[in-house]
Amino acid sequence: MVSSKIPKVLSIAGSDPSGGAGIQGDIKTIFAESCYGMAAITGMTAQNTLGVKAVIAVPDDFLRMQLDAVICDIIPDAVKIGMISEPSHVKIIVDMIDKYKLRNVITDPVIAPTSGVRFAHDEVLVNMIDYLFPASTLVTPNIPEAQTIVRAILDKRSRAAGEPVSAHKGELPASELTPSEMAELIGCHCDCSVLVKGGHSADGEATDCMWHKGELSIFRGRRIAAMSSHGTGCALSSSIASNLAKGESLAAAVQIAKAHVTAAIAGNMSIGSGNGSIDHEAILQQQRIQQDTINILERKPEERQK
Ligand SMILES: Nc1ncnc2c1ncn2[C@@H]1O[C@H](COP(=O)(O)OP(=O)(O)OP(=O)(O)O)[C@@H](O)[C@H]1O
Ligand SMILES: Cc1ncc(CO)c(N)n1
Repeated sequence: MVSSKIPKVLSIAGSDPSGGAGIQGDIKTIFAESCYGMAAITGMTAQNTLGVKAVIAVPDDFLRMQLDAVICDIIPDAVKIGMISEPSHVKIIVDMIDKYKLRNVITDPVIAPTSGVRFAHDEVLVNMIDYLFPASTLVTPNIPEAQTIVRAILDKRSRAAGEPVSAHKGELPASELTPSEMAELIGCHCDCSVLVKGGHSADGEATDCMWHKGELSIFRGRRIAAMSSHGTGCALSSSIASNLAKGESLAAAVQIAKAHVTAAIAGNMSIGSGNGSIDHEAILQQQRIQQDTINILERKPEERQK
């Protein structure tokens, strides 16, 4: 048997039956990035383009069995972690990262959708901050998620110092910390790299800020006025994981992923009656153009005309 060299990417996430986000969106993205996609399901949602109606988690033992079954047979080159709705699932996933020494772990901390039922409650968030983020290569919150994470970290520090926990639970006013400051605060607290995504920013841009090894990088992007942006975060984290699996550096993987997701948003597919899925096919096209360009550049000059 010949072992395939194709980069392998495992998504540990929830199911989105409408196909734009969750494991369905991840698998489409990983395929479009020319990688081999695998999925272990943490739970199921009942959702569509209008919102999330219900969330149900798989039993602990079954999550453990899925992960053991797939990883002991096919070691992933990168892992994307999405929806986690049970605190115990965080520890199971972290145990697996340790047990199999998993590399290139991208955690997208999906906490609440724009509309509908929450994915993760406070205890899940606390476990992610304490155990999962420190075990991750990169954590990719959007702005409201970063605000919730910062609030939880500051509350924990207040409690540890014996000070009263701030009166307002939930999200900080957006004006209190910039995305760069939030990336640095979370990164320093959890000893991991953090990309705060700008899809929800109030300005006219879609700029993402990354804290990595003590330095800030800015990934600028123009905001596209698209009707369909369901699954942007899932696609970005899966695309970063795929590009790390292909051997790119973290900064290059984020840069490529952002360009691919921008193309997928610009695809402006009209699916469903609400906020429809991005166009994963556009990622495939971008990826092919990029590969063709690399192939041409790698040819000897005299062969390039052919
Ligand atoms: N309208 C837009 N135009 C251009 N880029 C966008 C737009 N919306 C989001 N992005 C980009 O898409 C990526 C995902 O960011 P976003 O903040 O939307 O994540 P998210 O809220 O986690 O996504 P999801 O909708 O899957 O929950 C980021 O790189 C962000 O800059
Ligand atoms: C299952 C699932 N994961 C993540 C998201 C975030 O887009 C979603 N809508 N559904």
